Amino acid sequence: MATRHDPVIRVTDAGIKFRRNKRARRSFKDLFADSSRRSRPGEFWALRGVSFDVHAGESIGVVGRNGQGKSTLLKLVAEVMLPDEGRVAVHEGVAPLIEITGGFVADLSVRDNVYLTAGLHGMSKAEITEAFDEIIEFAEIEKFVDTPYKHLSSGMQVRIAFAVIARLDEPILLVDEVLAVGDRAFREKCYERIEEMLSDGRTLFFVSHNEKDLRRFCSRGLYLEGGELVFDGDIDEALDRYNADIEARSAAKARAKASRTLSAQEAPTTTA
Ligand SMILES: Nc1ncnc2c1ncn2[C@@H]1O[C@H](COP(=O)(O)OP(=O)(O)OP(=O)(O)O)[C@@H](O)[C@H]1O
Repeated sequence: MATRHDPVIRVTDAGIKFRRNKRARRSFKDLFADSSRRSRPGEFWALRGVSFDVHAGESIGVVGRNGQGKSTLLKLVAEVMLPDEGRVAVHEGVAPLIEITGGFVADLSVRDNVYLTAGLHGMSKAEITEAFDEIIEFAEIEKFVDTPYKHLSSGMQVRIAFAVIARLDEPILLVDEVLAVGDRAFREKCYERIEEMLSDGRTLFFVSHNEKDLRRFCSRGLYLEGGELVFDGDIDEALDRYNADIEARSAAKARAKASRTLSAQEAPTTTA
């Protein structure tokens, strides 16, 4: 039986691979074939050997350069992707603020989309009706309730998507960089809502390149590099490590550039 000391998320030696040349959609045949048959040219591991536990109420920032596997890790936790290796066990419901607008149907009105998305996340019709006005008010799109979703601006699309997901009662909250498109005032409103949810004891996964935001919400940091979890600990230490690595990389690049320039200058000139 689970106790309150058991992790709400346990990721064990998880790996996921993609194909560089094609949108990776794995067929049933792929899923059941052994891994040697599954290896195709152009495939690479976006995440590999990743293990960690998360306990209820932890707030975790996921840190790393572009393309190092942060969003993929959130998709594994949201269980919208399955690992090719290892295991991802999520014992509580998840409210995913990742690619939030993806689940909305372009031709349906805002109203229908609210019912559809909240319904898919387990809210009953009566609950949605009760929350509906507050959702629209939070998103500040009262005049667009019957407008097809596709006719909203991208900022408005994110507003309504956030407003719906933030109403869900799920204990685990995943936030990717979706809020970056919103204007500053709305972003601050979303952040205040996230703080409220955290003070309710929810568990947070937060992906951002903004250090201030990471330090504001998170106490623990997972630092990903080349699809590997290279550091798991205090958020300040994770950010220090990340910044030190970035500085070391740019210093190495500058040295390589200087030595190329020097060898070009030293190369003997040939005459025809
Ligand atoms: N569906 C997919 N098919 C193929 N490759 C993918 C897919 N999703 C992600 N990738 C690749 O996997 C790697 C990790 O991507 P991911 O989006 O997780 O990185 P990230 O750390 O979130 O980057 P960013 O900071 O730029 O958002 C990248 O090389 C990316 O191109």
